[in-house]
Amino acid sequence: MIALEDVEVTAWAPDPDGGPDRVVRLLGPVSLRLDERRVAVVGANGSGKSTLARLLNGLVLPSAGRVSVDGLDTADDGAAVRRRVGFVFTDPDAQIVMPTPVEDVALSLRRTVPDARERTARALDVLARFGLAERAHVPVHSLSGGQRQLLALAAVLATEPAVLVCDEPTTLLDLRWRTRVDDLLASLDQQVVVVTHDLDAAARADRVLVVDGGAVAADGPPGSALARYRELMTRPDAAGTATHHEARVGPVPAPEARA
Ligand SMILES: Nc1ncnc2c1ncn2[C@@H]1O[C@H](COP(=O)(O)OP(=O)(O)OP(=O)(O)O)[C@@H](O)[C@H]1O
Repeated sequence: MIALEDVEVTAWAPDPDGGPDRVVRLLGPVSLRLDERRVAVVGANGSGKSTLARLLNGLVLPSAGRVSVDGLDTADDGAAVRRRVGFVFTDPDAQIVMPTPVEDVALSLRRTVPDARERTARALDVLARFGLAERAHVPVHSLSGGQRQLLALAAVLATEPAVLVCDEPTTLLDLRWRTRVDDLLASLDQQVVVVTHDLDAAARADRVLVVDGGAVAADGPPGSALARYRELMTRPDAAGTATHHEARVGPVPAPEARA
């Protein structure tokens, strides 16, 4: 169970008028409990979706309030939270670090499988499960974008996290690969939280959160939440959504350290 209690995220940002840096609110206040198996997060560019996603595994820490996963506070128990919550980025190149797929998956297993030979065998099993057995030893840069995203997912799922958070995992993929990754995510036993601009994918979730201007503007089953999202996106000032929350900054307490 993921819980956000009165969470706010603030950061220092340059003043567009050339004055001193100022504190802006990126998200919040937000209180949520997420226990559905499939949760989709939608919203305009710059609305705060990634900030929300990154809170869930401690990549971003709240400036106020508390985020917990199975009772573990992301601020106090970051390492334990990250063992429970895997995170997949939009661009697989942001997370693939080793020269070949087998080495990359093996790297994920370094803590859980101490023996190197066993680790390689396990990594090969994982790659086979993800349809990448034939590509296990090729240079990573020779994989297609879709294969690289599959590899990034395989490397994260190799450690069997209880929750998978994906930040626009299909944005860079063509339709064929998007379908393949969506189907893979749908087949997982894990709880999956996906940030997406793909409303067809969001429609298959159990619950949809609509983020707008740093706040959760709608939260519920896909039918009603996505209808609200469409409404928000067609309102006359929709293009200004990304800056709404910056306009709300006034009374936010300053973070102690600069982000
Ligand atoms: N560390 C930071 N300092 C200042 N501003 C930030 C910081 N991180 C994010 N922002 C701003 O906060 C807002 C929300 O960013 P976020 O990445 O969460 O949006 P998003 O909904 O994921 O956008 P997109 O769909 O474009 O990826 C944006 O205006 C972004 O520029």
